[in-house]
Amino acid sequence: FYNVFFSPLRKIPGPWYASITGIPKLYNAIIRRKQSRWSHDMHKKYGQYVRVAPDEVLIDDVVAFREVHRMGTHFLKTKIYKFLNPTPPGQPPYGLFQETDPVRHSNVRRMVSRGFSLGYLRTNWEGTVHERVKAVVEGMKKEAVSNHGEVDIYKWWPLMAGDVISTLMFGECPHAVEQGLDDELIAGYKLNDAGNGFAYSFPYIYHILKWLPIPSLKRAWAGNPVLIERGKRAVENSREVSQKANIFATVLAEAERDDPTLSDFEIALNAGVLVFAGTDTTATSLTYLVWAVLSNPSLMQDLENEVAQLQPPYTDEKLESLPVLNAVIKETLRLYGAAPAPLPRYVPREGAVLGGYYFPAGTTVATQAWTLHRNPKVFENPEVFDHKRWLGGLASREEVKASWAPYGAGSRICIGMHLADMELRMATAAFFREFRGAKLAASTTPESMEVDNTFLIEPHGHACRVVLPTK
Ligand code: HEM
Repeated sequence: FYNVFFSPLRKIPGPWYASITGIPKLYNAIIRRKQSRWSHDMHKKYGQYVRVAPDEVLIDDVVAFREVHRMGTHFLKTKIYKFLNPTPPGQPPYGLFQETDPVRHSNVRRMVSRGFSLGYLRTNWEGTVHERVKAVVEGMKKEAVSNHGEVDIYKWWPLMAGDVISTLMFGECPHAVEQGLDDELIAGYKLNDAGNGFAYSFPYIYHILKWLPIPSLKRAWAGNPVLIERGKRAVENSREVSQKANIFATVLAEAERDDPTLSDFEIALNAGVLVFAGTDTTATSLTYLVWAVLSNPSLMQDLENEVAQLQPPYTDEKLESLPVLNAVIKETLRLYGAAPAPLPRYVPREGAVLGGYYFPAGTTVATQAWTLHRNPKVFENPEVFDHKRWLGGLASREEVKASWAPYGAGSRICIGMHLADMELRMATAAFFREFRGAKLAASTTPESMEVDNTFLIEPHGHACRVVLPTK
């Protein structure tokens, strides 16, 4: 009754049901897996501010976006993040991505970010990225020879990205490129996601069911013990000064001078969380990049010519100077950044005024990169993949900088963005050097590549087959 007639949010446009229920929003996000597209359509229909649930508003306003996501913001991640943790539903400690408390978050972030600066990555891990990119190209080549040239790049890129981030986290490479993914770990992720997602969506039912002695339910709500167990290798290798030293060795060495430090459990937990955050993200954007380039023959030729000029061994720094390569990456992140969905935040205790509307404390507000990146006033013909838009001075225009958010923004911006960029540069260069004249397979169509998403995007057809030259 309050939500329909008295809430200050009643003044915000939106579908008629929004003051009563958020079920249509959940249906479009979770069942139809069209979260970003649906939210974007809501903006087209109702404007920059749209109420989509009794206590939730979508925002397409760059001023509000910058306010909500600035450094030191009081708009904190909502509790849904805690349910994406590999511990039992809602149970601390939380990983870097999931922590909602700003003080605890910034303590861990300060330590871990030492391992993710571009300079540090280039000095210590560029060789690993090079080597894994080489391995994945070899793997694709071999499969192409035995399969009439056809390979599924959507299957291959996660193997590479998973090997890279696991090596950084654990100090050891799992060699997924050579051996395939760790099925036990994937099953662990899925069960944890399903169990915690259910607990979040139906808390009352969860609090009753969790007391029942049903082994399958107990397993679903046990967090992700496989991941925590694997994470222990990260703890062991963080004590190593030898070849097996990982990013946490740096973090801990530095942390000894500061206080506080990371507990063993937090290292194991964060190692797992970062592997999870750093695998499908980079891999999916890379998949869309290759698809977009192969869909455009003249772009493909320009890119192939540019990377063919490279003299091996070339560095990541050298790749950063290639205009077409970097324009293609920018355009991919604009349209196919892996995490373009609404990022939910709570309005702080003091309430807030955004876009002239008053928001009471506790309202969920969410901005999404999908919509910020498709603003026709900032990006002409926004739905068209046109790398040339980046070849002039577009990236330095103020309105572009303000709307640019493939990696989020402010204090919760992606910690792995330099690593992701490096992998995108190296993998793209290697692919288009090795596989000149690659084509899309007949099964790869605009329909099969249509973007589905709840949080991370994926192609509707769960595959992206290409035909590689085999001579
Ligand atoms: C193209 C690749 C990637 C994209 C598009 C991407 C995107 C994002 C976005 C949008 C966020 C903000 C989420 C939010 O505010 O709710 C984020 C956070 C995060 N990302 Fe990435 N990411 C990518 C690659 C990676 C990699 C390689 C790693 C591994 C290190 C990583 C680790 C994280 C972590 C740990 C956070 C949480 C940071 C914090 O809250 O302090 N991501 N990412």
